[in-house]
Amino acid sequence: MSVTVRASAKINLHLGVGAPREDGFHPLDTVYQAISLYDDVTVSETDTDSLTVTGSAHVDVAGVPTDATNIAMRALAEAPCGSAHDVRIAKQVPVAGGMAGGSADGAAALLAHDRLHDLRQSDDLLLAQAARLGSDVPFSLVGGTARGRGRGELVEPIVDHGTWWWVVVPAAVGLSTPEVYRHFDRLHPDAPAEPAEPAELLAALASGEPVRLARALHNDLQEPAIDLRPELGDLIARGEAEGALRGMVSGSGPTCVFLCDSQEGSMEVLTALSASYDVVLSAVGPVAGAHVLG
Ligand SMILES: C[C@@](CO)(OP(=O)(O)O)[C@H](O)COP(=O)(O)OP(=O)(O)OC[C@H]1O[C@@H](n2ccc(N)nc2=O)[C@H](O)[C@@H]1O
Ligand SMILES: Nc1ncnc2c1ncn2[C@@H]1O[C@H](COP(=O)(O)OP(=O)(O)O)[C@@H](O)[C@H]1O
Repeated sequence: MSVTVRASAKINLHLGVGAPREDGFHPLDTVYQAISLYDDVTVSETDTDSLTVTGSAHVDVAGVPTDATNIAMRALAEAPCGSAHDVRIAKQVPVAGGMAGGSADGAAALLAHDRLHDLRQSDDLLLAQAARLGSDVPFSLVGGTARGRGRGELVEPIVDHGTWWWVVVPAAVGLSTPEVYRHFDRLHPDAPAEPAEPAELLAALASGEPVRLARALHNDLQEPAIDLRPELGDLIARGEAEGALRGMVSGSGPTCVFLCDSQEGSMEVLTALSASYDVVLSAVGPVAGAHVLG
């Protein structure tokens, strides 16, 4: 018997970052949105642990570890069960792209393990296991649109009355999340302890109006990401010139995402950017958190 769980990519509609805490993590006030790019993780019982990773053409499968350090394998080690597992990951989410693909796989493995062994653990227990795996992993379980605080692991669903159309442009080479946070610290040695709050963004989500949401998007990691990869600034300007309401770096980058006024609008921006960029995808949000398929 096997269980397949689907988990999505995330973007950060608001990413407020404060000065680093004593444990080295940065306090965040963020608004996550799950969008329609998915990783599928299939888990079955076996005699010895094994892992296979496959992916769409735009996914750098070689950048994903296939040993015990893979976050899906770490998730199974975290879960309370002694048996060995075969794990198959089919990736659509760009690797090291600022879209939490690893976190999606971790969340999917936790849920698949729970269902495979019919453990029926409480949401709180799964969320606590997820938080130990990484700051973004609890959101991958929850999905939808949600506010994240603490180091990002304290997640609370929020009101979102929109259907938001995104164009997604991944980069061929990823960016390291810790490196982008370190660069934020270099650029902002006097960052306030409290991260910026998303008040106007919350109102824009409740209104369902794309122009209002576009104005309220905010990412404190965009400046360090562009400083490390100046071409991302050119990409954002190009997408906006082609008709996107607003472009921004996704999380710590280097993927850039473009909010469009409608599905048709997103197809026009996708077509225009495809003339110059190898991989241009479209996605809609919000979508569900990690869920069993079939
Ligand atoms: C930046 C964000 C925004 O959502 O996502 P990505 O762009 O990576 O997808 C997240 O904060 C990434 O979360 P995640 O990738 O789960 O991070 P973790 O595994 O917990 O931590 C990896 C490293 O990132 C840094 N880190 C992470 C979270 C945080 N609040 N402060 C940090 O300084 C630390 O250097 C940490 O050692
Ligand atoms: N299942 C996984 N999928 C992708 N990356 C993984 C996975 N497990 C571990 N990693 C490692 O985590 C790093 C960050 O991956 P990812 O979650 O895709 O990016 P980001 O943190 O930018 O959202 C990768 O560079 C890779 O070394």
